[in-house]
Amino acid sequence: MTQLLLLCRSGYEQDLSEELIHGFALLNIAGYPNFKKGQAWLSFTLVNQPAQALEQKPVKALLGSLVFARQVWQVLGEVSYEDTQDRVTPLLQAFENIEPNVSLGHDVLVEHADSEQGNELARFVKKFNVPLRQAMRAKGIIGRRLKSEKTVKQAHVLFTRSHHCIYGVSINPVSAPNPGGIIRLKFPPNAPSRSTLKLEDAIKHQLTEPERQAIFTEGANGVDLGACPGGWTYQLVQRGMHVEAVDNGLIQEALMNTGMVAHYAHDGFSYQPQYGKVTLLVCDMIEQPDKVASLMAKWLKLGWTDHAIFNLKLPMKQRFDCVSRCLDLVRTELGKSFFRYRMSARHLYHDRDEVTVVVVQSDLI
Ligand SMILES: C[S@@+](CC[C@H](N)C(=O)[O-])C[C@H]1O[C@@H](n2cnc3c(N)ncnc32)[C@H](O)[C@@H]1O
Repeated sequence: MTQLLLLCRSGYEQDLSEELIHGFALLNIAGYPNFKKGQAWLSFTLVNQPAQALEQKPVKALLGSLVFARQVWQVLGEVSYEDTQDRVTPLLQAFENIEPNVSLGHDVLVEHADSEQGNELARFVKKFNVPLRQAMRAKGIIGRRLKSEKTVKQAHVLFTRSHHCIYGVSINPVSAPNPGGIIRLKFPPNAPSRSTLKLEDAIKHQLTEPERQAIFTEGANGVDLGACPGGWTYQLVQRGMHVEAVDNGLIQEALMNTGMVAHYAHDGFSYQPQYGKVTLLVCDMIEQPDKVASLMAKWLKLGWTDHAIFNLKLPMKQRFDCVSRCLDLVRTELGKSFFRYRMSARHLYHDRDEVTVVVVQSDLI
């Protein structure tokens, strides 16, 4: 039996479970989750599957495209401490006893869940990583990483409580190299709203470098639907875009003073781009997700935009169903077009009850 460990936003364990059950069922793999609501992590057992199943391309593709997971790795075991004076030795023993054919790579990452209980362990976890890494290196359990190596294969340890941890190994290349799969961003001091971090997160982590270079070129333009007070527009302006900012509210004065923004107090559902088309459409309107998804598909299909980044605000219940329905809607609509595209949807660290979707026209990259 093979087991996965996944981290997510607290309260989203059920949504991630449904996503996993559904995704693995399509691959004819049965599995079941185990979690407590709010703990921000879950384990998922693949029934009658050897660990080699995790090397299969469709399995990696599924794990790499999960919307609600921030982190995923393979579980090798767990340690319960009677004595918390020395937490290193029992872990060394555990890692020394794993199957000889499992390579732990070059590093070890100690993590905690992003829950109230998990965050209480944050300071300890950060401190503990260094002595554990040193001890594992000294014992030859993990090797030294050569500068030329790009691999992110590493050992993982998740402390669930101060006296209990789960340990395992990353699945290349889907496991996040950073703790908890979280990438913290610094709030830009003059940005108009904290929402700005959602788009920065998406631009930095859902777009590839070639995609960023192709989208944010000199003279590129964008439309921001539901723009006020301007956090998303700010991100586009920072990258040299001229922006049509659409919203009935007010855009931050400093942003207007850049001369890069034209404000249109208009309904986002009936707005059309001023000059026929733009490079990038972004949308953060608090509106029904199905309506937003079909609006995005319409802009892409009509050629009003080359690419789109948008948020889908999630309902209280059946959030996985909602996301699946919206993504299917976009796929169906774009399936009627002639261009190739790449779509990714993520529940980013800076997202709350919403997911961020990126649609990039591959032919233009
Ligand atoms: C979450 S806020 C956007 C925050 C913005 N992205 C930022 O970073 O500052 C949602 C905005 O959507 C706007 N909105 C909602 N429905 C809209 C619609 N149908 N047309 C235009 N704007 C709309 C609201 O007025 C509100 O300002």
